[in-house]
Amino acid sequence: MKVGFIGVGNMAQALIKGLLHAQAVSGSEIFIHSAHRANYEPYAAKYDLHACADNSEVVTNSDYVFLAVKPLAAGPILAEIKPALLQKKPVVLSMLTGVKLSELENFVGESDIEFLRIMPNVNVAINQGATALVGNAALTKEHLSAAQKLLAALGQTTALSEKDFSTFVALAGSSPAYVYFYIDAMAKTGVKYGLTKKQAVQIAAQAVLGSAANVLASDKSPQDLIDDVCSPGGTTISGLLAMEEAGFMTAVIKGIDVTIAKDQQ
Ligand SMILES: NC(=O)C1=CN([C@@H]2O[C@H](COP(=O)(O)OP(=O)(O)OC[C@H]3O[C@@H](n4cnc5c(N)ncnc54)[C@H](O)[C@@H]3O)[C@@H](O)[C@H]2O)C=CC1
Ligand SMILES: O=C(O)[C@@H]1CCC=N1
Repeated sequence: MKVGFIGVGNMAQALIKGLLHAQAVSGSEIFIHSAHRANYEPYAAKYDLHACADNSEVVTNSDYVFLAVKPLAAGPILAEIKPALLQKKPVVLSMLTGVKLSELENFVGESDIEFLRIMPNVNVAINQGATALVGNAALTKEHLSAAQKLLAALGQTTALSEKDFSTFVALAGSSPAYVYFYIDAMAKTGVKYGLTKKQAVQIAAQAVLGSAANVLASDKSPQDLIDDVCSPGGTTISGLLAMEEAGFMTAVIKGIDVTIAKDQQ
């Protein structure tokens, strides 16, 4: 399977790393182009990928093309690659926040281009990602299944209605940053009490990793799991109530609300 990337920034590099690690595709099957030759050419050389001279060359060589640029670049780039798209007819996987399938179709102006809207997160780099997907009417079952298999090599996949994409952006696309924020806040506090930053980050990250695994493995709700940790009259309930007094839940909900609203702007 030949896979292309238009844009080779943080998200594309996370996807490429995960795909290579899972051996879902080899370097010789990946074609890339982005805005800065000085960046993408050494990157391609490092991982044995094909560095293409322009975006159309990516399309011409690929069966599945990831659109991995900023959302505002979608229109001009789809206009630029339209002739190559109409000739080669690859499946286009768009990870652009806030850009609907109907908008992608309108940018090209042809209804038979197969689009798959996806929302991955950076954890695909270690094959622990969460990726939502929804296809347009033109996308064949066979191509949807092949794309889903490719994305499944990168972690969990979820078929999702487009109306829920903004919520998924907040809970999975953006949330790694929020979780890192929480880990960093815990680690800073560890440093305040004398741990080195390295020790504190490792302790906090392992606690988050184990807790997330416990949530996924358990039949209990997160609230029931909280109760299991809070010994009567103990340390945890005191800390928990102090966090709540400082507005922990309100802060999280506000952050998620604003993320969703931004995606819908
Ligand atoms: N960073 C993340 O965790 C996630 C990002 N996304 C989406 O992925 C997309 C890319 O995001 P990032 O990788 O974070 O951005 P980035 O800024 O790191 O990468 C953007 C890439 O696009 C390239 N580019 C700009 N103009 C171009 C053009 N005309 N032709 C070809 N390449 C061009 C840039 O050179 C750069 O390589 C965005 O639409 C974002 O919403 C989705 C989920 C998670
Ligand atoms: O911040 C952003 O807009 C992108 C989308 C999800 C994660 N990063």
